[in-house]
Amino acid sequence: MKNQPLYKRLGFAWDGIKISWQTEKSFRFHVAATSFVILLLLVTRPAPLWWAILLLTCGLVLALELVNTAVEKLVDHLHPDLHPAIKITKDALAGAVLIASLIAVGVFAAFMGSLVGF
Ligand SMILES: Nc1ncnc2c1ncn2[C@@H]1O[C@H](COP(=O)(O)OP(=O)(O)OP(=O)(O)O)[C@@H](O)[C@H]1O
Repeated sequence: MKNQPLYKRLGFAWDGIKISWQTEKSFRFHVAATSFVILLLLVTRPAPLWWAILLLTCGLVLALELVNTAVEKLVDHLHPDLHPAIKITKDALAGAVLIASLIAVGVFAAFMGSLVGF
């Protein structure tokens, strides 16, 4: 399965995004939030730096959601029973998504502030 053509690797990546969308409510929420931010960027047309910062922060949240899905699926498959190490793994992943989300909310608040001249 190594060194597949680019179009196949893109298909695998798309499959990963699709499975997260289908199984993770939190991922769907963050996709909706990102879509809203992109819409707002298109409407308000701010300086390019705002596009970069907002897209980077939203992208970070979505990427961490995908990592979260990947590790959760793997550990649940390898060890379906309860285990303290799995608790730490899942809680740490949830913490990573939470930190990235809080940063995204902070950046969004700063952007809204800049729109009203704050
Ligand atoms: N196998 C396990 N062993 C120990 N604790 C677990 C295990 N599975 C889940 N937990 C605990 O329950 C919490 C919720 O687990 P769950 O698998 O529902 O993930 P989640 O955080 O709801 O993820 P998501 O909402 O992203 O699907 C985890 O954060 C962890 O504290």
